[in-house]
Amino acid sequence: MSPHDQPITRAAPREACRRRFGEEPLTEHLDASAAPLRDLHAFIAGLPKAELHVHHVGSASPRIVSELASRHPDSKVPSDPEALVDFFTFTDFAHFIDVYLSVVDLIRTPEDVRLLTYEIARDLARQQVRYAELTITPWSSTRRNIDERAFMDAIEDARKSAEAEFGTVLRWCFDIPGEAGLEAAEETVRLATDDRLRPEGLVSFGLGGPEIGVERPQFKPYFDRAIAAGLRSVPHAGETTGPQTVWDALTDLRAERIGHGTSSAQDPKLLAHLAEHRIPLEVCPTSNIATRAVRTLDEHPIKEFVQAGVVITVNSDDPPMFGTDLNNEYAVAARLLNLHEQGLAELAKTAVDVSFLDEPGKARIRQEIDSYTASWLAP
Ligand SMILES: O=C(O)c1cccc(C(=O)CC[C@H]2O[C@@H](n3cnc4c(=O)[nH]cnc43)[C@H](O)[C@@H]2O)c1
Ligand SMILES: [Zn+2]
Repeated sequence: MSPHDQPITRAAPREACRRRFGEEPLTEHLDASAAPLRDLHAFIAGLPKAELHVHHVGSASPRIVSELASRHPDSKVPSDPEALVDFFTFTDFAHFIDVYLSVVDLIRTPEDVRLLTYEIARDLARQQVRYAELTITPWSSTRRNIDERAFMDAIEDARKSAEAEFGTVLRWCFDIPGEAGLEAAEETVRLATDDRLRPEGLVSFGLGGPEIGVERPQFKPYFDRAIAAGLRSVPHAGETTGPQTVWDALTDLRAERIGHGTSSAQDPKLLAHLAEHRIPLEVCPTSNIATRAVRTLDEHPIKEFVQAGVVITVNSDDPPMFGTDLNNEYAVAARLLNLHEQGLAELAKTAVDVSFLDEPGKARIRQEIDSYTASWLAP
């Protein structure tokens, strides 16, 4: 039975947090002096969670990528999951984008879109993710001749099926691939605001791709239109460029949350501003290491963020590509921030609090987190 066929249970088994492609449980990130490794690991695996910064194509599991690569042998993406491990090893951010786009090229039909989206929801549910805001780049698919109506129907069908079958609530963030410029911006905001196309699950509007040479202010008119249509602003900023990109995202794009914001640690005034105005950073520790945005986990500024009073969430970004998943990112946070069960539960509740889910949905997940934690800690 493949891991994808196994039933999804709410009482998460002492499931290991698989690292890259089914390797043994990852325990290098847990502090042996705290709760026993196995217990904290198991606590995380069963903890109800929300993920706010995770990409659609970037979440294609090795099985899906392998399946799609075998359907499209003209692709340079290997169909052998083991060969994928090397293929998903990057020298820098630009290399990551190249690899990312080779996977984008594998998504060629509405059925590919639906299958990918549904399987991502299954993977999230297996980690007890109750809610996720999945970042999708529709321009990348429509420019590859996937019909826009069929694209929207495919993601919405997967979203409704996943909620009914896995209990995982998905919402969409549509993002502009910044490097593709204003033509992509125009198409993205059209797809996001045209009432005949806009999917029911769409809640936010983002900006991704390389930041170097892609100034945020040029996208202000498009974010203004998206915000006017009721969408929330969540651009990437400060991932591979300095704190000015974060300032620009705040002032020109009216960001309510910042994707990564890693370089904010270089600017004490920016940290103070983020803390004062409670603007969360969507922190993706392993992503920053994999793309070489940060050299080592111990050098990651996540601790500085917390010490400055900045609200943070922890996320996986492009999990299979970075050899991680959300459980592992929680294990990383536990080690770097010295968190135990209560601290991890608070981290999970913060993600729920700053999400764009409705209040009844937030209350339900908060209650689940509290009940789970209380029963875990009961003598
Ligand atoms: O689709 C195309 O043909 C295309 C042409 C030119 C440029 C692009 C992009 O830049 C797509 C980038 C795409 O990557 C997504 N992504 C995933 N993880 C990250 C991340 O950590 N930082 C930034 N971007 C990321 C994002 O959704 C972008 O839209 C595409
Ligand atoms: Zn991202």
